[in-house]
Amino acid sequence: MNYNIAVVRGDGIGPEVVAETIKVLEKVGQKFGHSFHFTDVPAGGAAIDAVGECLPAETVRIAKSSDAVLLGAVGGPKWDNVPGDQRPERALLGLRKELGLFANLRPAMVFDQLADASPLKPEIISGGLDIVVVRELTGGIYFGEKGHKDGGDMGPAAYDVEQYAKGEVRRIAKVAFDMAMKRSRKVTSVDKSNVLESSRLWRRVVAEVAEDYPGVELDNLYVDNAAMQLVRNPRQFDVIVTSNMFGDILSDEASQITGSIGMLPSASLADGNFGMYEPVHGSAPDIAGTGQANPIATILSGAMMLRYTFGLGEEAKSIEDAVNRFLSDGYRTADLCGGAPEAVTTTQCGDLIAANI
Ligand SMILES: NC(=O)c1ccc[n+]([C@@H]2O[C@H](COP(=O)([O-])OP(=O)(O)OC[C@H]3O[C@@H](n4cnc5c(N)ncnc54)[C@H](O)[C@@H]3O)[C@@H](O)[C@H]2O)c1
Ligand SMILES: CC(C)[C@H](C(=O)O)[C@@H](O)C(=O)O
Ligand SMILES: [Mg+2]
Repeated sequence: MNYNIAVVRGDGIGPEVVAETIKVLEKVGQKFGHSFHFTDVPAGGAAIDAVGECLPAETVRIAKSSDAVLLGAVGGPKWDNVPGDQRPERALLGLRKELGLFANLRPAMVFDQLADASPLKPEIISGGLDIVVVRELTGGIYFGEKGHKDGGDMGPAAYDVEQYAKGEVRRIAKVAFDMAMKRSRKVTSVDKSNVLESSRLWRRVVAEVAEDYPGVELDNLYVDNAAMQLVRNPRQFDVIVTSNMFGDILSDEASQITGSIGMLPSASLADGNFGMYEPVHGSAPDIAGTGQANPIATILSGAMMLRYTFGLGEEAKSIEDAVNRFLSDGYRTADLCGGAPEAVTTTQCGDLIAANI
C-alpha cells in the first residue's frame, strides 16, 4: 500500500527526531512492502523565518489532503518576541483545530529496562506501569476568548476564557471509555469542579457518558490531587481523561514516571482515522544540535500512526519491539543515563532501532 504523510519537522530538536523516525518508517516499509511518501511542509518558527508566517495556508492544505501528519516540535527562544498570535506554537494549535484533532492520546509506559531511570521507588513501578492520558485538544482555555482590558488599580489586564460545550466533553469522554473497554476498564476524570463552572459541566457530562459503559469504573479527581497521586500511587490509574490544559500538564508529569519525556509519544485524532503524530516533548532548544535528543518518543509516535491511522498493527508492533530490543541491549540516550559518556547519539539511536526492524 502507498501512504502519504505530511511532515512538519519544526524547530530545535524537531528535525533531528523526525529524521530518525522517517529512517525507521522506511525500514518498516521495506520489510512489509509498504511505500511511505513523505512531504515536508513548513510550520512554526522555521515557517516564520522562511515565509513570514507560522502556519502557511499551503501547509494546512497539504496536511488535510495527506493520510496522516508527522510533527517534530515547534517553538524556541528565537521567536519569544513574536506577537502572541504569530508565535510558532500557534501553528501547532492551528493545525490541531483545522484538522479537527480533538482527541490526544498520550500513553506513559514504564519499560522494565528503564526502571532505574524513573525517579519513583522500585516498589512503586515494579511490574510495569501503563497509563494513558486522553487529553481534550481543540477546546478549553487554549481556544476560548482571549484579550486585554483595563485592570483598574492593578493596571492593564489580560484574560483567557476556559469554556467547554457539552458535545465537546461527550466526544472526548467516549474516546476515553472506549479505550478503557480495551484496557483494564477504569477511567479517572480529572477536573477542578470545586472551583470552575466549566469543570462542573465536564463532570456531569462524563458521568452521563459513563452510564453507557456499565462495565467501566469511573473515578473523579480534582487536578491538584491527581497531580499528587500520579507520583504517590500511579498504579491506581489506567485511562485519565481531562481538559486541554490539565492534560498538557499531567502528561509532562506522567512522562517522569517513565524516566524521560524523550520516551512519550502521542496521537492526535479526529473523527475517523485521520491523525497527527507528535512526541509530547517540545523543541528542547537547550540540547538542539548536540546529538543528545532522544528520538524514541517520535519513533513510537510513528508506531501509533501505523496502528491508529493506517491499521497496521503488526508493523506498529515491529517498531515497539525494535525499541524494546534497543533498550534490552543496554543502549541509552543521554536523557536515560544522566548524560553518561557511553550514551548513544540521536542518529545512532535511530540507526540501531531501524536495524532491529
Ligand atoms: N509539540 C510541540 O511542538 C511542543 C511541545 C512542548 C513545548 N514546545 C515548545 O518547545 C520549546 C521548549 O519548551 P520547553 O523547554 O518548555 O519543553 P521541552 O519539552 O522542549 O524541554 C523540556 C526539557 O526536556 C528535555 N527534553 C525534551 N525533549 C527531549 C528529548 N527528546 N530528549 C532528551 N531531552 C529532551 C529538554 O532538553 C529540556 O531540558 C518552547 O518554545 C515550547 O513552547 C513545543
Ligand atoms: C507547544 C504547546 C502549544 C503544546 C500544548 O500546550 O499543547 C505542547 O506543550 C504540547 O504538549 O503539545
Ligand atoms: Mg505540553
